[in-house]
Amino acid sequence: MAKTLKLLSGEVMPIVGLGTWKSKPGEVENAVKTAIDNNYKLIDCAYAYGNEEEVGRALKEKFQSGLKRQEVFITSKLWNTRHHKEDVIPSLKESLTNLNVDYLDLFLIHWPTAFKQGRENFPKDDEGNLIYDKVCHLETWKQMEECVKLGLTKSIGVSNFNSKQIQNILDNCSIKPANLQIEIHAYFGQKKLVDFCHKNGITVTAYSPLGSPDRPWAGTREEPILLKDPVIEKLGQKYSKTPGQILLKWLAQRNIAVIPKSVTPSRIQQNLNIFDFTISDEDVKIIDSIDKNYRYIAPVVEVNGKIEFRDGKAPDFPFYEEF
Ligand SMILES: NC(=O)C1=CN([C@@H]2O[C@H](COP(=O)(O)OP(=O)(O)OC[C@H]3O[C@@H](n4cnc5c(N)ncnc54)[C@H](OP(=O)(O)O)[C@@H]3O)[C@@H](O)[C@H]2O)C=CC1
Ligand SMILES: CC(=O)C(C)=O
Repeated sequence: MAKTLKLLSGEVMPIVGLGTWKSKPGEVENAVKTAIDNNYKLIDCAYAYGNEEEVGRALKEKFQSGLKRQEVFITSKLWNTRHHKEDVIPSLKESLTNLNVDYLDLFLIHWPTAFKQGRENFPKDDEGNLIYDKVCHLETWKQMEECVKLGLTKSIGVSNFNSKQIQNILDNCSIKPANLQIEIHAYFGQKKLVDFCHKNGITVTAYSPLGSPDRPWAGTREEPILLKDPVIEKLGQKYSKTPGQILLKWLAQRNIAVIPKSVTPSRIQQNLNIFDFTISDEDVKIIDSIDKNYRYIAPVVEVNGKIEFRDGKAPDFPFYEEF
């Protein structure tokens, strides 16, 4: 099985990387160092995670002790408050400073929805409601393209966009998106959106591939626990692998990159150790069959007894389309 994906930009992206959302400042530096020591070649970051500086400290130390910049693939993301054209390049430059590098490998628009412009990551009105904005995706994308032309990033892409939003960019761009980062795991296989991307030459990265058990709102309502699914546990025993490794391998075998987050050295090691076995076609089908079309990363609220997306009325909200 390939350990890398070829991007439309001509660049090569590792198929396994380290996620950094929720990794606390005191922990993320060690997590990144442990990952690099264990041969990770991809670190997934975002301005909004608030920990890029600590990731940058780990990278700086590793560069000083011999790691070459081209040996590590670094992704970061443009936050929702920075979609206006004048904000895109400065925002990328801010991430470069934080991360102690002079270019990114991949820069993604984090979400299709824009928030009110400014330094507040989650701008809210007096009643505590998020303040949205409407910025044309093509305005933002043009500046993403400028980032490539200026050598600030090798590749560009999007995250959390649906197929219609991606098609709009494809129809109006000079540089196509190289990657889509979305939630995908065995309870939320996203087959149609993955097929759409692959047909268009766009590589796909699965976020929350383990079901994001430490998502901030976990436990606020009853939700299925992916890592404890009996089918996955049983296959773990069959292949002498952990449930996490089965979940990651199932994705990688579909040519989908995975970015599991961990700050635990033993898990960081085990999450990369998925290249010495193959899940049989029969077992792949068994994993396919546990799909529940279940999203973990879209907090919901109950309105008049009905479950709705919390941000469902936001402009450009992506998740009402079929895919
Ligand atoms: N573009 C976007 O909008 C989004 C991007 N992302 C990106 O994707 C990354 C991964 O997604 P995330 O939501 O963090 O969730 P994951 O599915 O990666 O789950 C992370 C959790 O699983 C635990 N864990 C890690 N490895 C194992 C293992 N082998 N066995 C059991 N438990 C394990 C971690 O614990 P511990 O750390 O304690 O070891 C942590 O609690 C993010 O960190 C971020 O980089 C995520 C969400 C949205
Ligand atoms: C983790 C993340 O990237 C979110 C929720 O946007």
